[in-house]
Amino acid sequence: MDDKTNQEGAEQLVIFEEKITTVNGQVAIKKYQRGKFLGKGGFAKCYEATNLETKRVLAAKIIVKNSLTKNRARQKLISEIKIHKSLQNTNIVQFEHVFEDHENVYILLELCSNQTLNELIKRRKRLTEIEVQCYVGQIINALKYLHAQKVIHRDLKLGNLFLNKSMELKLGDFGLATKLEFEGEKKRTICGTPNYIAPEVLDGRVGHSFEVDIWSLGVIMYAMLIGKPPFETPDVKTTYRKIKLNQYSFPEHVLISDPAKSLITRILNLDPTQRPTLDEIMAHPFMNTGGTIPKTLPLSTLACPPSASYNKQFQPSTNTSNLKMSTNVLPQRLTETTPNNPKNVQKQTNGSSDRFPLQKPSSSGNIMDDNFGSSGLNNAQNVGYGGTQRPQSQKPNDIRNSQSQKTLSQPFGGTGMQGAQSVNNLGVKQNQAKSEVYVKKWVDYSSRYGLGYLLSNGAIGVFFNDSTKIVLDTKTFKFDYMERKGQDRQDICETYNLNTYNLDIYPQDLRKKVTLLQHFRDYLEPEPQTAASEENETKSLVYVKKWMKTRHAIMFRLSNKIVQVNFTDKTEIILSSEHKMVTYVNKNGDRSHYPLATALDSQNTEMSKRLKYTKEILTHMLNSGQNAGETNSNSNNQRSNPSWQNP
Ligand SMILES: Nc1ncnc2c1ncn2[C@@H]1O[C@H](COP(=O)(O)OP(=O)(O)OP(=O)(O)O)[C@@H](O)[C@H]1O
Repeated sequence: MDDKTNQEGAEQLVIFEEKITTVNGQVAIKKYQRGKFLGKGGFAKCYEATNLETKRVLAAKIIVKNSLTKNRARQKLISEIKIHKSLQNTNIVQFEHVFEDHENVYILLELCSNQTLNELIKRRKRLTEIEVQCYVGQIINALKYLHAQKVIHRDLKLGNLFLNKSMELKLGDFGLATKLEFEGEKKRTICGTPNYIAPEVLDGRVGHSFEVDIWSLGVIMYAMLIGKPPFETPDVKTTYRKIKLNQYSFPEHVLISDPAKSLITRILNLDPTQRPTLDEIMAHPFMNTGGTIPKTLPLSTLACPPSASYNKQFQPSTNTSNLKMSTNVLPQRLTETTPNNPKNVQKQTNGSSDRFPLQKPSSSGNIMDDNFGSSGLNNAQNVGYGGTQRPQSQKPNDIRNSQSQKTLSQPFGGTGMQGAQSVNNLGVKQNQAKSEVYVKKWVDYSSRYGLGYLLSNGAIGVFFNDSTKIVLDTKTFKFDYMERKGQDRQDICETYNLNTYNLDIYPQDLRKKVTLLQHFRDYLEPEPQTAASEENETKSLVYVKKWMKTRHAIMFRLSNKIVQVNFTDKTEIILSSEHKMVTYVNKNGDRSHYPLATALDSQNTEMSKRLKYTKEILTHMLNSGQNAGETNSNSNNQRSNPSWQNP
């Protein structure tokens, strides 16, 4: 390196050269002018460097060869170069070139002139949620690519997340990265940066894999929102102890949203197999907001938070046609910072995951034939998920949810006397039937825990395999827990406030159930609820008292005396014994309301067939000595029940 200094010793002009010997023995020289000092790492000093021929400005990481005397240090650098060189992704610092002279090794990289998220957090203290969503989205993009290449970064931290001049996030520093040689390989080297290191790395016996990057992402998220990493202490040993015990908390003085806390808590799980996958993180309500996420942030955010008017453009639209789609078509949109570009909408599909819950919705194969009762019924295995699920070919507007459901205006099948009944009275009943709470979405995870469901009023509930029930009001964050007690085995209800971060306040047997409730909630993704009214505060919550499944349908009995049957072809029957009304939802999601007395004889053969089937199930239950809708809800029993025939 040709280092010319002036009399004061200040750097004036430093040129470094790459000598390239061509095949015919000629030597070509590429010259770079060293520029601004960018920073210093364990081995390297980093400067801006201008290619004097092309005038392109890059970052040059310069490593003095004398610092590489130990074989281990040399091997580490070789591995870093080998891995980094092989990568190419928008959110990864681009490796440009490497060469050496007698003194140094020069690694030329894409220049990231806006420093790292470490400097940003130091300057700003902490970031707003929209900024965190934007950065997390980009980190996940980098990690998805990296993990697909079988590379684990192993040193994810704020200081390795760079920002280029356009504010794009770039993951850098592959000094600790490793490439897996075979599927399922576990690494045992203890490495990483203390605050960000995953517990399984510290416990070197078990080995570690891709999940260590997910853990570090959780630490990064926390640090961005709170201003410091969750396990930070003045000494490393204490930090390690806290990591191993998963000892951290959310300080009360920093306001962060419930979804943000929930996602961090899910990620910072000591058990790597229980951490969400990258796809699951993207599908989590914190990332899947129903609104849009900026693709990059304005330069002004280097100094101060984005303005309220800036944030507003990314908030969920109140237009019902923009409401959330079904869970397998995520409405996750990454938008350019110039948000007047509604075309830039990117739909992402939920990656297949074998994590929680195991049973994913299926968009085909469970639609019954038009000819109800024909062979199509045998494809009904996936009835465990329903409610809002629609075939993928349908437009989002066709996806049924409470806002978009259509009510037909010719609901009364009968004529004559029934038709002449007091129309007002029917109208009132119809309205009452319309406002009844029903099951909107569910997931059958009874192979392990129970049935989770989302009600039309936004509440989330779980019917556990031990027949206890829990239901959470997502407006007030109060939940009811029902246990059968006493000789008459009646449900006894206790009401609690939801506190995810201190489960110790609950009785022992409730702790795991509260955690499971959160998992079901994350999965079922209720719409954000408006502030609680006093009425909601005091009323006991509607919940699923019983449920059962046949090959053709799933049936719920709710505490508001509703019996709901959802058929595998997406039709639904909702019986309200209180209002003596039947609601029928056809395959297109159209809802019609009928007085119970006339519904069975209705001209609507599709409906009356299904109603008869519903009656048969209820009769069967009564004949077998059980009350309507009070069959044992254990799914194994249901599956082994051979008596259910096609209606
Ligand atoms: N592509 C880049 N663009 C701009 N600045 C960079 C770039 N890469 C590195 N730097 C700066 O150089 C500093 C040192 O780089 P780096 O951390 O990669 O070196 P290192 O010796 O590998 O460090 P570590 O000890 O963390 O492994 C960084 O902290 C950052 O300030």
